[in-house]
This record gives sequence, C-alpha cells and structure tokens, in this order.
Amino acid sequence: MELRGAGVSPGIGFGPVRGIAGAVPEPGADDAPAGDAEAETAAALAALAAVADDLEARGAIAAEVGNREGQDVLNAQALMARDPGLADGVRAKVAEGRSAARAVFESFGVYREMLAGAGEYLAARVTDLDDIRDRTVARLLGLPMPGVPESDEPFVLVARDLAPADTAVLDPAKVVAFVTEEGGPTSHTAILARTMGVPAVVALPGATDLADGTPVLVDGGAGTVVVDPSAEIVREARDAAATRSAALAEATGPGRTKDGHSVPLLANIGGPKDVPAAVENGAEGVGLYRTEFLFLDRATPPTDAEQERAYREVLEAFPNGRVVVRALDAGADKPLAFLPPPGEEPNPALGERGLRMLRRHEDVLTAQLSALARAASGLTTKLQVMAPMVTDAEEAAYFAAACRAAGIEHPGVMIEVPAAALRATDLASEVKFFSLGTNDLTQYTCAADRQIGGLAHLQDAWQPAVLDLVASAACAGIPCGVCGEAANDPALACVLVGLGVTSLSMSAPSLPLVRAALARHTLDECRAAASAARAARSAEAAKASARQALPALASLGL
Ligand SMILES: C=C(OP(=O)(O)O)C(=O)O
Ligand SMILES: [Mg+2]
Repeated sequence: MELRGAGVSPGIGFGPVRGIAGAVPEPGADDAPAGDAEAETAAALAALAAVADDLEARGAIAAEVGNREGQDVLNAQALMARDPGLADGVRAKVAEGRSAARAVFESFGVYREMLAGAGEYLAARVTDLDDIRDRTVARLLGLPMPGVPESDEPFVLVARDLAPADTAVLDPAKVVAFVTEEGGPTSHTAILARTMGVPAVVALPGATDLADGTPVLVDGGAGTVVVDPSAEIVREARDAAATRSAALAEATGPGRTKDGHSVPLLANIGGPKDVPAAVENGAEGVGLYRTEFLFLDRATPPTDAEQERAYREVLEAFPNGRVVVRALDAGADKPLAFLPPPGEEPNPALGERGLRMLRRHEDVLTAQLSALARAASGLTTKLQVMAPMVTDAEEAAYFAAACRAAGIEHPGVMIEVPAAALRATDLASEVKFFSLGTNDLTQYTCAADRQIGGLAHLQDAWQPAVLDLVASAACAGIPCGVCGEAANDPALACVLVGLGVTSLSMSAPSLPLVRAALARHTLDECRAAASAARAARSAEAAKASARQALPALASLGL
C-alpha cells in the first residue's frame, strides 16, 4: 500500500514505525494499591529513580549530538525527579492508602500548583514537571513512554506533528525518516527535517494510524510512504538514491550556472550546532541565521554574553564569507514565552510578530544588535543583519537606523509580506539588501496558513503570483537573495535565478543538489524557465513548463 503526503525533505528512509505515544491517563483516585504500603512506596520511588536515570542518559545522548541546551533541560528534569521533598510527598500519600501511580500523580500536583502560581519563569517549568510525572506514571502502569520513543534500532518517527521540544533529543542516527499527519512544506517540522538531513513526508492523512513496528519506506522527495514494501522495492529505492549521491559528489565549488554566472550558495542555520553540516556541504556562508532558537523554550532572553558567544561562533566559521543574521522573529509560528502578544490574537500570523514585536520591545532589539556588532568586531566575516516581517519603507528605515546606531553597516530586510514585494523599490532605498522569505511570502500571497497541512497545495512557491512578487523584489536594484524553503527545490532554484535573485540560502543537505542543478544550466536557460513558469496559470503548470526549459534536471534523477 502506498500513502501520499507532501515530500518536504528528500531522501529514502526505511524502518519500522515508532509513534509518539499519546497522553498518559490520570490514575484513578480509588485505584487499589497493588501491594502493601512499603512495596507501593518502593515501586513509586524506584520508578522516579528510573525516570531520572533515563533523563540523564538521554541528556548524554543530546550532548553527543551537539545539543548542550537539550542536555541542560534534561538534567534539570532529572534533578526534579530526584527531589527528596517529592519522595516524602509520595510516602505520605501511599500511607493514606493511594496506589503508587496515584501517589506520584498527587505529589506532583502539589508542586505543580506551587510552580504555576510562582511567577512567569517558574510557571514555564510546569510542562517539564508534567513530563516527569507522566513518565513516572507510565512506568508504574506499564504504558508506553510519552514523547519521542526510545529504540535501540533505527526507526521512522510518526507523529501528528513535531514540537521543537519533542525533537531536542532526537538522535539523527536513530531516526531514518519523519512522517507527520499535519504540517505543511514550510512548517518547522519540515525545516527541522531538512536541517537534520532526515527524509520527511508531512500532511499525510491517517499517518498516526500506522501501527508501531510496521515497516515503511519513506521517499521524502516524492512524498510517498510505502507500507510493508517488498525487499526488491527497498533495494531499487536505495540504488536510485545512491546513483543520485554519486552525481552530486561531482558538483563542487562556489555556486554558478553552466556559463559561469555566480550565485552564492549559503546555508540556513539555527545556531552554531548547524555550522559543521553547512561547511561540509560547501556553504559559502550563512544566508539565514534563525536566532529565535537561542531564545526558544526559556522564560528570559539569553544574556548579552550568551548571545555574543553564539553569534561569534558562527561568524568565525566563515572568515571569507558572509553571515546574514535575522533579528528575532518572535510570534505566530515561533511563540516565545517571554514575548507574548499584547492580547488575544485570532490570527497570529497576521498579528504582532517579527519587526512589529521588536518595535514593541525595543530593548530586546537593541541588545541583540549590540551583541551582533560586538561579535563581529575584529573579524573578516561580512556581517549582514535583516529584519523579519517588514511591510513598508518606514519600517525598513526604522530597522536600518537601529542597525546604524549599533554600528552594523549592512542592514537588510526580509521580503515576506506581499506589500513589501510590490513596493520593493521604496524599501530598496532604505537598506542594502533583501532576502526573500518565500515561506511567509507564499502564506500571505495565497492566504494559506503555513501550519495547516490541508492547505499544502496553496503553500507552494511555484504559484505564479508568488513568482511575480519574487520578480518585483529582485529587480528593485539591490542584491536580493532567497532564504525561504523555495531555494531547496533544484528546479525552482534555477527559476529564482532566472527571475534575478542573486544568492540562494537553504538547509545544508540541499546544497549539493541545487549546486549541481545550477551547474548544468545556463543563465539563459534559467531565464527561459522563469518566463515559462510566470506564463503558467497554476503552480502545477508552472512547475511542468519550467522543467521543460531545464533539460538537464533529468540527468540528476529529478
Ligand atoms: C525564511 C523564512 O522565515 P521563517 O520560515 O523562519 O518564517 C520565510 O518565511 O520564508
Ligand atoms: Mg518568515
């Protein structure tokens, strides 16, 4: 049986399904204890100790894969599980006649209330506490562990959607593919999958009905999931992937078309931990440093020193290149605990986010820009800083002034609001460069929330209307890159270059294929593909006619 969703991260993954387990039920208040009070207490304390051990072991794994923040979070959780006050609470509840699981549940309840009422910082830790409680109760009741499953063998992770917290401890060596029921091509599950180089299919209806252990073959390029495939199908898929890798290994060096037109190929990163993959894949610099990962899952902003360190680490990795850092893009699909929207927002994507949020919290913007300026001082790397969610020239001028005040010489703006693309020449007189955020630009052009899987067909940067807006921004007279997910698609990358885009930034694993696709086509062929795509009347037709104008794609198995 073959299921079809949206392929968002190319590659082949084969393995048994492991689902993210659902919620752990509350143990009944009247559940009878299984043994006497002593045995029941011993069982509860042993479960707490086992959960703490397990959290520490997962922390060590997170550290091994370079995720030190993940390790800190898990170690802090282990400490909570080992809290002597918690153990006393469990003893007292068991003495009152509760079962081990119920005693654990109620003892956590006392802490939960204390934390929830103790101010913003501690309230944010309630989720961590609930996670430890659920893990302990699951262990006592013999239920599957909540969250990302543990497995000794590689597996295909299946979930409704993946939250950043679910993925903090993912070991890329264990997860051979992601399949999710929700999430569009530009959702953060998709972005994460591409960053990790893990094949992924999203927006697959019924994905969570796949039983644990079912073998599946995931094709993250085609968007298909073959359930229980024959050995021959798996072998063929792996052979095709190997042929493609061999073709890719041939394309090296800076990005350029067949006739030598230079198109710098840059990487999208979320922090210093993504730099090695960018370098390995030949990135000529960073085209989008998403700084919100530094601010995520914490109740206060990172300190000035912490920010400076994270920025400098990235800048130092590209002494001859450029690093384009995006100022904090909080709000909508990237909510931050310490920067909540000012009120209820029925449409968060149209609310206070990006530069709008930074203007409300100018101290956060100023601190970030100063940390960036300090991080770059004395280095040869070219630091460029851009603002997210900019609508008009006044906003662009505001951001450029803030950069200048901090000593940053190359301010730019993201073009992700249709108004900004339509009036690109107004904005171009205020800043030094543009970077097209095609994820949001597509969301806003097609009025299709990027977080809704059912609208995947409209979240397609091949939509001719999106291509028109790209062309409008690209001819405004200043350098104009693309850092949205559109740049990951080799055919679309050629079209973007044909539209006048001057650099492309993408997830590191996509660089070789895009480099190879550009190297096999001339600038004129890219221009012809761009014209053909803009002349089409649907995304599908645009893609089909562009492909006809890009004959060498077939030699890359595309
Ligand atoms: C690159 C973009 O930003 P993000 O995906 O982080 O919103 C975009 O919108 O295209
Ligand atoms: Mg965006």
